[in-house]
Amino acid sequence: MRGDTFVRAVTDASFDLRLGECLALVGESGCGKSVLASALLGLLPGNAETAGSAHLGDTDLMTAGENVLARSVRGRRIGLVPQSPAAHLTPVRTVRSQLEETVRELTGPPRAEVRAAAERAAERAAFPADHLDRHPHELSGGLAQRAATALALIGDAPLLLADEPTTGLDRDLVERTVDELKRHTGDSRALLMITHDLAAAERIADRVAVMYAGRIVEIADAGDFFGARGPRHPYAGRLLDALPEREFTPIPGMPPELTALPDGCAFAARCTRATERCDRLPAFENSVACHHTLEVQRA
Ligand SMILES: Nc1ncnc2c1ncn2[C@@H]1O[C@H](COP(=O)(O)OP(=O)(O)OP(=O)(O)O)[C@@H](O)[C@H]1O
Ligand code: NI
Repeated sequence: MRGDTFVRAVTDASFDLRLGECLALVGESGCGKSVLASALLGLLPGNAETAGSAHLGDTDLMTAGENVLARSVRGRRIGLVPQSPAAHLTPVRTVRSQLEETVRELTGPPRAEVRAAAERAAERAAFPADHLDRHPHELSGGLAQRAATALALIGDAPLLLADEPTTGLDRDLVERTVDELKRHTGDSRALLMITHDLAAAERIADRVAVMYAGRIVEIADAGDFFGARGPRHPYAGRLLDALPEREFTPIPGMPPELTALPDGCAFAARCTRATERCDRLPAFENSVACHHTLEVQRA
């Protein structure tokens, strides 16, 4: 997508998401998580190419026109917590006025109720009431994050797409924020949470999707993934082992450049289980793409 170089940022990603469900999408920086989110929202740069389908109810997001996406999808049917909230807030207007405008646009309540609805959204995202009259540049990263979360909650969209919603937050606020996202999801909405924070994923996710070098390599039930059964893809296993509260062993090596992906398994070069079979790309079968999945540790 950049200049003359073709970057295969996301390949063959396939997953579903049910109402009432939270799917956490995890993986190292640069693996394609945000590109996937942008593709769903029609927010990729103009020179990007996409193929495939993404059904939200009876709308195919991949073929829907920009007017449909702008008018009825973004904000209304998909609420977005963007990865760089500061860039999405309007610099010249206070947080209150942006919240109120979004309330008016998306929910159209009687004029007298707009202010209270904006304050309620702020409160749900733990955005302090005494900062509502500030401008974005007067906010810390964590506060801008919370303002963006408040904006995303307003439309009551059936799908919430949260791209790193806890960046810059202390642990207790991380927990409060993800708990609120989960509560908001309830039985009638779905949440796709992109995160580096596996502890936050463990806290609220029903399922986990692990991405590596542009591909989803494993989708697992969160209880299995974080519990006794453990991940099945060696990369996912190493991600968990890298956590401070587990082995704290970093994954050696670096992910491959997306402009120079190998023909076979992209993780093979870093994988202790790799054999010559890994020169062939493993198919995504039974929710995992690996020729040598980790043994199930529990009978
Ligand atoms: N506009 C763009 N033009 C060219 N390449 C891009 C563009 N946007 C993203 N990429 C490339 O696509 C790849 C995936 O990027 P993406 O932002 O989706 O990663 P990510 O998994 O969200 O990482 P992070 O965890 O750091 O947010 C990266 O290699 C990036 O360089
Ligand atoms: Ni990202």
